[in-house]
Amino acid sequence: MNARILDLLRRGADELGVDVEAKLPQFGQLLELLQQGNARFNLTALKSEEDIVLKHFVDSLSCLRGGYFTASNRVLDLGTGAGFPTLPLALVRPDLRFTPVDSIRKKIGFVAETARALGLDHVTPLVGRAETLGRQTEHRAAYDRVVVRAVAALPILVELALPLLREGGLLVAQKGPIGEDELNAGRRAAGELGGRVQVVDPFGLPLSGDARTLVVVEKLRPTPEKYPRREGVPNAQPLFWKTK
Ligand SMILES: C[S@@+](CC[C@H](N)C(=O)[O-])C[C@H]1O[C@@H](n2cnc3c(N)ncnc32)[C@H](O)[C@@H]1O
Repeated sequence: MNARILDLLRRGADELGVDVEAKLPQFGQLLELLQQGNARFNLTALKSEEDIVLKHFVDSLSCLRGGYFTASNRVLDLGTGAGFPTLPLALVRPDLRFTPVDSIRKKIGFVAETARALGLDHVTPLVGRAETLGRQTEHRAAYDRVVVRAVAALPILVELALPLLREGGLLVAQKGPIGEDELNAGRRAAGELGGRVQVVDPFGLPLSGDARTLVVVEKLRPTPEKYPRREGVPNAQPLFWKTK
């Protein structure tokens, strides 16, 4: 990573109150591994160093806004893709235990290789669909936090995530700007699944100012047995949400 890109990462993280200083070499290594991964197979649409640092690394670190993660939390990253937000979060939060999940084996293969190369022993990648994991005793109600970035509309996320959370656990969803309709559907879905939307926190990403919203949903009661519905149904027929 050249000095200008390093400085972007440092300033972006600084604005979020996250100290990356000791981890700069590992962030540099992560950047190289992503670029190599992109050359092998199309892992992420972002190719320039500046875009990767601002729109993947700093953007992922923004999930720490508000301080919703506490030491030793088991954190499931739903739809991690090439490892976001897990990999940047795991670099700065060795006190958390991460399970990045994706239905695409190739992506999880990359996340596992990268976590190994970076020495991130507290990251345990898993191939699977959230609908299926949410019905397995090993995973249902097993996590303290579900974190998610850029996967689906809020009512879909709520159906996929709440079954995986223990009571008192939190879904921390990092989204772009969110409209009233989506938010209302998300609130109703949360009620149906045993939770409640506790926080809606709009903010601008450091340096770029891009609009983001952190939505936090708390699980208050056990999720009814009928949820999540079978694979693909939460997306095809989102709860309380009319797709066009
Ligand atoms: C747009 S990508 C976002 C990846 C990453 N979170 C990021 O911010 O760069 C969405 C990812 O979610 C995965 N995904 C979508 N629905 C899923 C589900 N029900 N279970 C597991 N993975 C899912 C897809 O395979 C895809 O890799």
